[in-house]
Amino acid sequence: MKRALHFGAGNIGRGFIGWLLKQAGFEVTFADVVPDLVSEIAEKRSYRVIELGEHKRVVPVDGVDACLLGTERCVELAASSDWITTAVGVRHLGGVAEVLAEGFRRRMQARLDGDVIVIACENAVRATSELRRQVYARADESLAAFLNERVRFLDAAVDRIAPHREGHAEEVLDCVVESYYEWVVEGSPVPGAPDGITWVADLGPYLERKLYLVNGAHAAAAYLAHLRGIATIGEALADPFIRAHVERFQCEAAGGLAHRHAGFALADLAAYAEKVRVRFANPYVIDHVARVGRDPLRKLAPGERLVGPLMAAAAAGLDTSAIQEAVASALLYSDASDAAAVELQRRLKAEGVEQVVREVCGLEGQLFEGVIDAYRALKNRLRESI
Ligand SMILES: NC(=O)C1=CN([C@@H]2O[C@H](COP(=O)(O)OP(=O)(O)OC[C@H]3O[C@@H](n4cnc5c(N)ncnc54)[C@H](O)[C@@H]3O)[C@@H](O)[C@H]2O)C=CC1
Ligand SMILES: O=P(O)(O)OC[C@H]1O[C@](O)(CO)[C@@H](O)[C@@H]1O
Repeated sequence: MKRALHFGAGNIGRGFIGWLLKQAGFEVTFADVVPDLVSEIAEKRSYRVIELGEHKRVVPVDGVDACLLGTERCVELAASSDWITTAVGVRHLGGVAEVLAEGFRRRMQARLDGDVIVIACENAVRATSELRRQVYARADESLAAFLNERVRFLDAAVDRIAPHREGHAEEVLDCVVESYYEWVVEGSPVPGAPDGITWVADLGPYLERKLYLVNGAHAAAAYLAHLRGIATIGEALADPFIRAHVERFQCEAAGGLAHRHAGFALADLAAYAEKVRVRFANPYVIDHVARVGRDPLRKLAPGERLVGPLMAAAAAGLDTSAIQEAVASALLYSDASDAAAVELQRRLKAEGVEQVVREVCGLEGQLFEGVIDAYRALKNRLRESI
């Protein structure tokens, strides 16, 4: 039986990637850094995926196992697995790379047969390439030669909303997900891969479509909702002002995408965007603004879900006012329990908005001016309560 090691036994790990790998007949082990989570999975050996759509579906996932990151067992599994996947959050890929470098060294020394597939399933642009870079940085010449020959690092885009568990989860390991999912991987199809994967020659357009029209629009909804004192995405989409803002954001972003990628027709992107809004408004899903808005410093970075579409729409010569407002509202996001949001507000206070927009978002010129104006206007409206 083919073996898969998945790093990150969280919502996406259990509720999406681990589940699909299991369905494809893999022997699946999760590696995680939380001892209680690892013990729970190792003891129960199974969990349930609760899919929320028009018809709620409860899918049991049986016969899984778990280990702690960095343990001997984890390294051995890294050496012997056919597929290695991650959903840990992009900033945690270093810890994964450490284990993979050691695991692949052992695989090389043991002369094990077969190629290895590595896919980082993170919300980031080409996260597998980043993981690859970090593994190679730990490899000597002979290991690098082995990696070149035997390990395929494949970039991917993953899309499945895994919201808050409240109201649906009954057991500790239950994971709650929307019924929709999309897993797009760059490369030629790998025999024995999960059925749910879409293989593409160039991931770039798909990655941007998802990052801009799903994650960007989601972030735009969350940040404006936060300013209006709204706690969930469902409530945000029910607010006509926020819904219109999200639609404008998607419209500008779609224009940028269509201009950049000849394969995308504007009408198709509009249909995709509308489907995304329906997913956001799924009445069975309770998704908190704090989850969607988490880590605003990462989300404000160049190429990310806000500044990425801003640049694309601007390059197409389009109106970018909704995206500028979304960037401005992200700058105003505060949450005492979110370290990145606290750091963002600290920097705004200490350095001023101009420096933050220059350094965090990498903006200059007209777009820089536009975001600063939008930020000041939003702040004034906040004083009058928007
Ligand atoms: N929740 C969602 O709707 C979606 C999330 N994503 C992406 O998937 C990734 C994971 O997100 P979630 O599953 O929502 O987060 P989560 O917080 O539920 O799960 C992440 C898991 O990774 C573990 N972890 C952290 N560092 C680790 C390491 N070095 N090695 C092994 N495990 C480690 C954590 O303990 C946690 O169990 C993120 O990059 C996110 O952007 C992508 C698509 C959908
Ligand atoms: O997981 P991140 O990068 O913090 O961003 C949250 C986004 O990711 C998702 O959870 C999945 O794409 C969306 O629901 C949301 O827009």
